[in-house]
Amino acid sequence: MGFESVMIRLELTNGKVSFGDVAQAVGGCGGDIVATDVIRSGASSSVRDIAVQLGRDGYEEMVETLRALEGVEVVNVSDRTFLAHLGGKISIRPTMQIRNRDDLSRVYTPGVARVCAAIANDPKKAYNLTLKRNTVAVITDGTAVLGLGDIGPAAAAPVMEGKAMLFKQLADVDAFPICLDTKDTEEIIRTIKAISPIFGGINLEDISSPRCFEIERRLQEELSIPVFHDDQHGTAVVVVAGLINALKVTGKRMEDIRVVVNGIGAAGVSICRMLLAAGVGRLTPVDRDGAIVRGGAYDYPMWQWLAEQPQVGNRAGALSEVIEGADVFIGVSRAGVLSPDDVRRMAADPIVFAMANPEPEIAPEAAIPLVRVFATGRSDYPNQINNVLVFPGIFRGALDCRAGEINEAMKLAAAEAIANVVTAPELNEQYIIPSIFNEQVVTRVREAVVRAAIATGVAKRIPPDFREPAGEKGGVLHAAGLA
Ligand SMILES: NC(=O)C1=CN([C@@H]2O[C@H](COP(=O)(O)OP(=O)(O)OC[C@H]3O[C@@H](n4cnc5c(N)ncnc54)[C@H](O)[C@@H]3O)[C@@H](O)[C@H]2O)C=CC1
Ligand SMILES: CC(=O)C(=O)O
Ligand SMILES: [Mg+2]
Repeated sequence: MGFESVMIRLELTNGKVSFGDVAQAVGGCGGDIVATDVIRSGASSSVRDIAVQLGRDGYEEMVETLRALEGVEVVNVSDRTFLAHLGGKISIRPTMQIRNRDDLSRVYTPGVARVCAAIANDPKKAYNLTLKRNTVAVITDGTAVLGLGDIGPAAAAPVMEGKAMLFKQLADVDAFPICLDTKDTEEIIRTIKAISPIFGGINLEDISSPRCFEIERRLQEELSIPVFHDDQHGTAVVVVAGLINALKVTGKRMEDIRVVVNGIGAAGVSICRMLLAAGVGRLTPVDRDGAIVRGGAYDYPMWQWLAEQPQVGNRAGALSEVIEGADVFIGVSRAGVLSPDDVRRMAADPIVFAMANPEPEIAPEAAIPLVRVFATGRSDYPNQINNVLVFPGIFRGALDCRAGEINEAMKLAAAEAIANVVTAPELNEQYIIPSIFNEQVVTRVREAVVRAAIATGVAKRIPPDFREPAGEKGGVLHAAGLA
């Protein structure tokens, strides 16, 4: 499904195998040798690196073919993705050099003591005198990492580092990955509270449901900085943005459509809530035991809440049954659970957002010929619906206006801002959602979020570009009593 590029180090026994044999074997597996380097050339053997490009996933078969050649030893295989992770993906740098004792006495003791005392006297000064104002913790317990599941805190780190990279590159937010070695709800809450003083915001990530709901709720109640579980709300925001534009393409209206959401975990619950807030007329939430129905009794409070909503249908059944006649499928569950036959039985002009990572609910090649609009969470197909469109801008805005929380109005404003980046002449089936490299995304999300925070009274600071000229009345600041 993808495109892989690998570096392979081979030891070739002289007289038994030639480089031509190697090239032929690679070509036979569909690979191209795009570069080669002789590392060592000896009397009995030589060591070479070959860089191979493969027009598909799965270089393992090619490596096995090389291993089976007589006289070939595969010393090492490193794909470019692994190379990109060597030593981690972020580091911390000082904002100034310490060049002499004078500098030293200012940034460290004795000078630093006066700064500490100033913060002790007025804790708000931490925002000006430490990294707090621009720093977010990206925190996981490693229990719902992408669609890989409970792989533990150490294995979750590459995703958290990736998010930290995106925060910095896209929104100039300093983010630090924190992987907790506990799954205990109370211990997670206690730990996050204890480390929170240095951070301006908390991005919870890849914490499985239902624990994630309680963890987020309690932290929101007990901390005065924004706490945002990205898998819930970032995902819901980007889904609503994508749906607004997909409906423009198909000419359907929110109130008329029936949406099937498959996977009622962290992402699914929040998507359902936001779809209802956005005016979706009929909703069919589905988890592994089938549809959640109106009037049903469920153990999870969030599922029970859904069962009490008038827009939720009362038709029970497995996904393959309830998908019949649906206008929209939104998958935040796991790979391969939606079949082409399921898609064929949807209503006319079906919209399918198959968002499980790293593999979607249905392969793009199978779905695209059958649907009007198709999107995945991946970057290698058109219409990438991924929360990376949301979290950088939403935190940039929240930090800039020092919002105490990220509320519903801020999320809805972010969704509308993302949808509006795609202009009417640009909008089509292949382009319902802007690319993460579209520079307008973070700017427009930030602006929408700051405005919504001011209007709803959660902003504790007005960023300079939102300050109105003296004497001007009737603006958003006056309306919010902040001017
Ligand atoms: N594209 C994007 O931006 C995002 C994608 N995701 C993806 O969504 C998926 C779920 O993520 P989370 O909600 O964080 O995990 P989660 O673990 O909180 O929820 C997953 C839910 O899917 C359900 N499920 C499992 N197999 C199912 C099946 N065959 N049919 C229906 N439901 C099934 C589980 O019971 C659970 O309720 C993952 O693959 C993740 O990568 C999550 C967040 C953002
Ligand atoms: C994108 C993301 O947050 C996830 O798949 O978990
Ligand atoms: Mg995630």
